[in-house]
Amino acid sequence: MTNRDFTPSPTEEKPRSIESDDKLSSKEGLEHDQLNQLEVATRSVVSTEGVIDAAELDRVLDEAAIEAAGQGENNSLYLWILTLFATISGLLFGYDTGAISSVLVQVGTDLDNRPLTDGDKEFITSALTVGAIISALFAGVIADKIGRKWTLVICDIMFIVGAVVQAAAHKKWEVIPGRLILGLGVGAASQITPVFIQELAPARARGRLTCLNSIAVTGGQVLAYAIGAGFENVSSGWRWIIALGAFPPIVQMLGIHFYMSESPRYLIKQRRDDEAIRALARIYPIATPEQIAAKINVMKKHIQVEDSPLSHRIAKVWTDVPTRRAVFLTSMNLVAQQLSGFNSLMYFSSSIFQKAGLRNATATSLIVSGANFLCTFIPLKYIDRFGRRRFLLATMPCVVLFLACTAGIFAKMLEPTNQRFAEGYTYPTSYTSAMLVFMVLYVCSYAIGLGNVPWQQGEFFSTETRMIGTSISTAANWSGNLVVSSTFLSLMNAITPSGAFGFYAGLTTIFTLIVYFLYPETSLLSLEEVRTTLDGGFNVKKSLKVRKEKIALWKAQKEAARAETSA
Ligand SMILES: O[C@H]1[C@H](O)[C@@H](O)[C@H](O)[C@@H](O)[C@H]1O
Repeated sequence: MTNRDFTPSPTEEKPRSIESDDKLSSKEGLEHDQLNQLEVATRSVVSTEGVIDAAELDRVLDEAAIEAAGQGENNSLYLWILTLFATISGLLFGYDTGAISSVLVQVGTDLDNRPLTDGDKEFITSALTVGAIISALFAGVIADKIGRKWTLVICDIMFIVGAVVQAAAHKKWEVIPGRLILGLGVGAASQITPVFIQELAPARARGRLTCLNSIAVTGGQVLAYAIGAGFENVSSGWRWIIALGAFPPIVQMLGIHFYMSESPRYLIKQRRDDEAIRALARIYPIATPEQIAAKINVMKKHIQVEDSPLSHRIAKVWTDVPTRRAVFLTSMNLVAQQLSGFNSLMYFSSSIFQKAGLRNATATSLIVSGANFLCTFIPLKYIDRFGRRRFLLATMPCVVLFLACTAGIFAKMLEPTNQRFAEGYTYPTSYTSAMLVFMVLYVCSYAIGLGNVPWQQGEFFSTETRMIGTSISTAANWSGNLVVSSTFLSLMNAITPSGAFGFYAGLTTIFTLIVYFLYPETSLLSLEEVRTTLDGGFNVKKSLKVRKEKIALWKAQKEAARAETSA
C-alpha cells in the first residue's frame, strides 16, 4: 500500500485531537504551546483536499511528541557527534574533488617524465567523476541491502585505496585507476550521507543537519586548497596532498566501529528491534521507553509501505507521475548546479590563475573555495524560514550576472593576446583583480543557492522511492559534473575563456526560468503535501499557498498561546 492509495476510514476523516490520542496521553507535563505545536503538526498531514495520510499522521505526531517531551530545540550531543562522524564522508567528497586543482599545477613532469597536456588534465579530473556516476547509481540499493554504516565503510576503503594508488603513481595510467576508485567512494558517499543524516535526525533538524554535510563538502575543498598551497614549493608535494586524504576515512571507520549507530529504520527492516531501540534512546535521550516504542511502531508501519520489491520500486519511479515529476525536478536542479560551471573553478582555478600570470596561483584559488565555504553557512540558518525556491530565485540571477561580468572582463583582459592566455604576458593588475572579484561574487551567489538547495532533494520523494529517486538524481549531478570537468579546458580553447563563462551564464538563465515556472516550494510542507503538490502538475502556486496558510496558522497558534499565557 502506498501513501497515496490510503483511503481514510470513517474514524480518521478528521485529524485526531491531541487530547484524545491515547498514544499521546502518556505525555503528561507537556506545556500548552507544545500541545499546540502537536496540533499544528497534526493538521500538516491533512492535504488541501482534506485527505489524511494515516502513516504520515503517526509519524508527525510521534516525532513532535518525542521532541516536545523535553528536547526543546536542542539536539542530543550524541546526534551532533553522529552527524559529525557521518559528514567525514562529505569532507572527503570535498577534499578529493578540491585537491585536484593544486595537484594538476604541482605535478610538473612527475608523470611519464613530461608535462600534462590539457587533455591529460581533463582525463585525470574526470576519472573520479566517472567512478562517482557509477557508484551513485548503485549506492542506494547497496545501502538498503547491507546497511548505511557498511556502505560508508566500503566508501572509506575506496578512499584509502584510491589515495594510495594515486600517491604512488609514476605514470598517467597509474593515476587514472586510482582516481576512478576514489570516485567510486565519493559518488556513493555523496548519495548515502545526506540520506543517512536525514534518517537519523528529528524532523525539525533535518534541513539544517543536511546543510552541515554541504558545509563539510565545501570545508573539505578549502582544506584541500590550503594543504595544496602549503605543499606548493615542496618537491613532489602533490603526492602528499593526495596521501593525506587517506587519514580521515580511518577516523570515520573508528567512529563507525566504536560509536555510530546504524539507521534505526534500517535496523527495524532487518528485524533488529533491540538495536533500533538502543539507537533511538541515544538519539532521543529524554524520551520515555513508551515514546521510543511508539516511534518504533510508526517506523514499522512505514517500513511495510517501503518494503515493496526492488523491481516495483524502480518501476514506480517511471510509472507514478508525481514521482516522475520529483525525479525530473531533483535531477534538473542538481544538473543546473553543475552546468552553472562552478566546478570549472573548483578544479581549474589554479590553472586559470597560473595562465593569467598570478604569482601564487594555488593560494589565490583558496579565495574561491573559501568564499564557497563561508557562504554555505547562510542557508544553514535561513533555509527553512526563507524557503528553498526563494533561495534559488534570489541567487540564480546573481549567478547569471556575475558569470556574465566574468565573461566580460576576460574579453577585455585577453584582447591584446587574441582572446587566449599567452605564457609570459603580464596582464594588467586592474583586470586580474576585477576577474577575481567577479569570480568570488559568482561563487558566493552559487554557494547560497545552487550549491546547497539541490541536496535537499530527499524531501521530494516518498519513503518508498527515496533511495532509487535520489540515486538517479545524484548520478545526474555527477554526469553534469563530468560534462563540465571533461570539457572546460577544451571549451575555453574552442570558444575562448569569455565564451565559456558566457555559455554557463546562458545555461543558468534557462535553468532559472525552469525553476521559476516549475519548482514548487517544499520547505515546511509535509511529505504528503509535497506529493499532492506534484499531483496533476508542478503546482507552484498551490505550494506557495499551502506554505503561506501554514505560516499564518503557526503565527495564529503562537499568538493564541501567548495571549493565554499572559491572561
Ligand atoms: O554542493 C556541492 C558544492 O557546491 C561543491 O563545492 C561542489 O564542488 C559540488 O559539485 C557540489 O555538489
